[in-house]
Amino acid sequence: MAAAPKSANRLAVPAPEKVDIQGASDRAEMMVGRVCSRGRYHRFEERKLEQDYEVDKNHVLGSGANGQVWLVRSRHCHKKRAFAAKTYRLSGISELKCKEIETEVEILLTVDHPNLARMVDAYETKASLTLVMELLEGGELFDRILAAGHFTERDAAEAIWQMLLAIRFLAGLGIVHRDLKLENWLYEKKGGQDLKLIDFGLSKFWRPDKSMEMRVGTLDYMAPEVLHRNYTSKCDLWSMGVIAYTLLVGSFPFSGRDGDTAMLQRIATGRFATERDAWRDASASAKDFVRKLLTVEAASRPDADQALEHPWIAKRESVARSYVSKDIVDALCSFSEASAFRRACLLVMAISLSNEERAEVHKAFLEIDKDHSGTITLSELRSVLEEKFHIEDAAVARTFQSLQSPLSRDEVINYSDFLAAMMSQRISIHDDLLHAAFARFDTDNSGYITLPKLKMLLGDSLSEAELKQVMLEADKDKDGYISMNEFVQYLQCRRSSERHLEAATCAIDRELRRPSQKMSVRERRRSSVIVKKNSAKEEISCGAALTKLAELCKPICCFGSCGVMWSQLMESLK
Ligand SMILES: Nc1ncnc2c1ncn2[C@@H]1O[C@H](COP(=O)(O)OP(=O)(O)OP(=O)(O)O)[C@@H](O)[C@H]1O
Repeated sequence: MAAAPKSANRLAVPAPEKVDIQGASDRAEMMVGRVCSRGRYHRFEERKLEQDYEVDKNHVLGSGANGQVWLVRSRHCHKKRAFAAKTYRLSGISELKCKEIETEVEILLTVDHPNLARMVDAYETKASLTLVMELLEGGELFDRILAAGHFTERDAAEAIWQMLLAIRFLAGLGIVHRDLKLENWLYEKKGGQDLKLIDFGLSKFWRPDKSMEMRVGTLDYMAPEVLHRNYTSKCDLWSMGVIAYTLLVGSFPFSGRDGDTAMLQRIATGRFATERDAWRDASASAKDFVRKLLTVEAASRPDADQALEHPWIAKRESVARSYVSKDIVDALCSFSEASAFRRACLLVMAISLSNEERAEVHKAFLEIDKDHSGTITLSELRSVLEEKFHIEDAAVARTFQSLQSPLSRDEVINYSDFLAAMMSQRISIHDDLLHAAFARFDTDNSGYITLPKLKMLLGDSLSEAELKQVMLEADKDKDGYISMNEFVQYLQCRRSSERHLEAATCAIDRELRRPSQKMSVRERRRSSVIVKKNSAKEEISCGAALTKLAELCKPICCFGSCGVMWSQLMESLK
């Protein structure tokens, strides 16, 4: 690839505005709920970075205009899982810089998509703000293209598809990135293909009725209308055109040896280099895609939806297999049977999932999300569960309802909610996840969860009475505090009780179904109330099923949560 100076020509936001990081996290909370917002945002030294992470100052992952990005290791994981941390100095900086940071925090707290880097924690002190991000170990797209020369069309289309999914999701939230470039797309794993977008420092919440004027971004990727200071979110699609060209050809479309002024003129008129061999060799469909994105007239340029529908992307060669398997569907359905507290805990745990754990299921999420909005609607869920797995509409609706975030403004399932559901069955809950979840509830790091702490995180999803009930059940020694052990026990017991309950339901279903093939409806009805056993054939009747149920229910009853259910069941069977 013809080398272009990395991050050269980057312009910063110029105008000062009032700063309010607290406001940013409050606004994010309105979008994603308390669990996902307060569970990650720690203010004013109540909780310090050093309490949760070991900072490895010898391990610099990269650097940018804001300084270096370090490797840090979680103190809550046995394996000391690694993350990336970037620190902003807050004291003595301009209001303008603060505004940039504030927007970045708000966006990072709000976004939730497989192709966007995830913020795991943020620590605000009077002097600094540190963002802890998932570690993306595969390096920059920039370095990969530099090493490869250029990509095959298939690889380029696959990479562009992932990027467009992220941009489509951002556009749905009214976010324009304004600095899409090869250096801001990182691979999750070395040698892997999954890409994520980082660095929202120049991003903005944008209203379609108000065009933007600040000339920001990086020159090689900058749309003509940005140069003219009158632009919309379509500027991101121009940058995607530059990226697509660069992946296919191995050099930038507008750069040359004749300097920036000549390059700016070429950008303004949309004259990109077409004499390079790799461009000549590209397919007609790939060229059409790039040309459409590099349309000077922004109104005629496709948006992210339209770009995703372009045949070069929509019909790209990809392995035609379905990722939505029976166990994914089972996990989704059983999530609705878990208690509200358990669901909230799973959501908190979802924040700490590793990339490998997410990778298990993220393709299934993207597959259900047919319109590529980055969220799942009821009709999308219905079309998979009803059509492919013949699950009743009422069960689909119940599942959908249980998956929706309590404060979600739109009737959709977010990526984290989906991940939380996967943890009920598909992703195993290990000690590290339990420890990380406990640490998020234990906001002041005292080693205990109290009612006010529960309220702070769950106050919008559980009532006061429900929270008190959680305390009552989890706080075994009744000292008013839930210790780490009690928390783990409570969740593990719940887990096993739910499993037993499910197994019990299945057993009784099975047994009740068996005689139904031979008996009349009347007899069948009777069989459900008369306990009998055909010893000769060892055929288990409903009575045996009840005995089995009693066995299976034993572990539940010992937590006291099943007493009513069991006695009600016995009563109804008398
Ligand atoms: N999550 C991450 N995992 C691994 N490396 C990362 C991560 N985030 C950032 N980096 C590395 O650190 C570099 C700088 O990060 P980033 O772009 O976020 O910082 P910045 O100071 O805001 O940069 P810029 O100059 O683009 O504004 C990246 O180019 C990348 O190499």
